[in-house]
Formats: sequence, structure tokens, C-alpha cells
Amino acid sequence: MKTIEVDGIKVRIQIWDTAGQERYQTITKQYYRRAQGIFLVYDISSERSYQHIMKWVSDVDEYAPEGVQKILIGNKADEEQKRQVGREQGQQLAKEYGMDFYETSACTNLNIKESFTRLTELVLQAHRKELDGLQTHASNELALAELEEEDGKAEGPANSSKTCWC
Ligand SMILES: Nc1nc2c(ncn2[C@@H]2O[C@H](COP(=O)(O)OP(=O)(O)OP(=O)(O)O)[C@@H](O)[C@H]2O)c(=O)[nH]1
Repeated sequence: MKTIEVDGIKVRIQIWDTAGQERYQTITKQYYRRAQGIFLVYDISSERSYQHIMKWVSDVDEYAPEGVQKILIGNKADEEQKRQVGREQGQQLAKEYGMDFYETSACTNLNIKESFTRLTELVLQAHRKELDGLQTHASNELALAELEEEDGKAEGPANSSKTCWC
């Protein structure tokens, strides 16, 4: 669990780190079902991990809820000397899938906060209608409460034989 602030709203996010290995795939798929946002992560020093992204995308399409938000991440950006995947390759793939893209480093913290904030933003935007609905509902309730109070006033001491509000 982590709390981050997006557009002045405090959002509590629950983060699941799924196993990458094939043998854990059955368990991994369980995680997708309730996900609202997903990072698809490859390692910039591993061409193989980059090639694997297509498989992750098709799994996500199959098992994650419709409308799940996705961001492509090229991690280990601090390992420049071992780089096998160009930044443009990451950008290109992200573009193909209509995703945002970040190169990150868990070691130097490069783009970690930015990518989490962005994914949270996307999830919030995707649920904006529901949020607006909640807000409208809340303000309707407020308006109703005010009306009731107005009504109450009309029957208050000035207009009734009662001498107190209790
Ligand atoms: N240099 C560098 N090493 C990293 C970075 N992120 C993770 N590592 C290292 O990469 C190795 C694997 O990290 P994990 O977090 O276990 O990777 P994972 O993808 O969760 O692994 P699985 O759960 O087995 O799929 C560890 O030795 C980490 O220290 C990074 O940004 N830069």
C-alpha cells in the first residue's frame, strides 16, 4: 500500500509485484482480474525481456478487466553500458500499443515517482465518470440536507407555537 497525491487528491494504491517466470503464470493471471493499472516491465539490458512484452500484453488483454490502464516500462536505465534495447524501441512499442512509456531505474529512482503518478492519473481519469457520479451524489445529499433545514426553519419558533428547537 502506498499513498500518493494526484491533482490534490490523496490516493491509496495497492501494488502487486507478479512473478515473471513462466512457472508462476497460473498465479500471475489471478492478479490481473482486479487490476486497474498495470506496468509492463522489461529490462533495457535484456532483449529477451523486451521480446516478452508482446506475450504480457496478450495475457493482459485476455485476463485483465476491460479498460485496465497500461504503461510500458524499460527498467534498469542505470545499466547504460549493458543496454540491449534502445529507448526508441521502447517508445515505438509503447506507441504501437497506445501506452505511455518510461525508462526507469529502481537503483537511482529515475522516473519511479513519475510513472506511478502517471498510472494513478490514468486510472483516476478512466474512473472519472464514477467519481463525478459520487461527487454529484454527495452534493445532492448536501442540497437535500440544506432544503430540509430550510423547511425546518419555516416551522421554527417564529412560525410555530414551539419556543425551542429541541
Ligand atoms: N541495476 C539495476 N538493477 C535492478 C533494477 N531493478 C532491479 N534490479 C535488480 O534486478 C534483479 C531482479 O530484480 P527483481 O525485482 O527480483 O525482478 P523481478 O522482475 O521482480 O523478478 P521476478 O520476480 O523473478 O520476475 C535484482 O538483483 C535487482 O537488484 C534497476 O533499476 N537497476
